[in-house]
Amino acid sequence: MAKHKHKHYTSSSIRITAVGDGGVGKTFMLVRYATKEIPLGYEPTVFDNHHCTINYGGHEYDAVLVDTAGQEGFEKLRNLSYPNTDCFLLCFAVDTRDSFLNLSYVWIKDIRKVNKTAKVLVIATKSDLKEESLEVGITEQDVLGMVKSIKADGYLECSAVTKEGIDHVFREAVRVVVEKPKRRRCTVL
Ligand SMILES: Nc1nc2c(ncn2[C@@H]2O[C@H](COP(=O)(O)OP(=O)(O)OP(=O)(O)O)[C@@H](O)[C@H]2O)c(=O)[nH]1
Repeated sequence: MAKHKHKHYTSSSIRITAVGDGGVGKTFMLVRYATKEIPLGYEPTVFDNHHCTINYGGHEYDAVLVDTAGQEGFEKLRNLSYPNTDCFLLCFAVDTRDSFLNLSYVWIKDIRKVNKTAKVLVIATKSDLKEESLEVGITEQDVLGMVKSIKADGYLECSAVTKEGIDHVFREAVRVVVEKPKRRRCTVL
């Protein structure tokens, strides 16, 4: 397989893995990016690994998009996906407070047990429902505080329904993997 060479990064493909509570929209986000279609019904299980190329900075990078199942009982399956991941997309839905809280309580710990070095982007999914995030008590200050406390490499919002922000999520995932950070600090995007 052709190798990418970009500044500080050389690899055969970039593995991007979505994690977060069941129902936050991980599968929808991945399917929307990979196929440009909005998936129809609720998909409780996982989307097959999807191989694609992502353009960043004038280079084409091979990437593998990996879905995980957020429900309890799928721990073993999730742990298989974690070790080779280059960038985790830690997803919460803007209309579900528990999914937001669980990024700190559950998901960052879950991935760091297995993978201490991968990049982490916090993704607020279902951004078309953003008005509801205030009703459920998730403020921008809360989100930025959490992003900092879990030492994430960035924060983005997207909607699989409107497609807003979807392409940006995957470009940023490549960027944080291939670009060497100038300083060791959290970047809020
Ligand atoms: N309004 C809105 N609803 C969405 C969006 N993305 C997903 N949904 C809804 O959320 C439901 C769950 O989405 P999934 O993508 O299956 O969630 P998941 O995180 O993969 O769930 P698990 O597979 O259980 O871990 C879908 O059936 C959609 O109805 C979005 O961007 N906006």
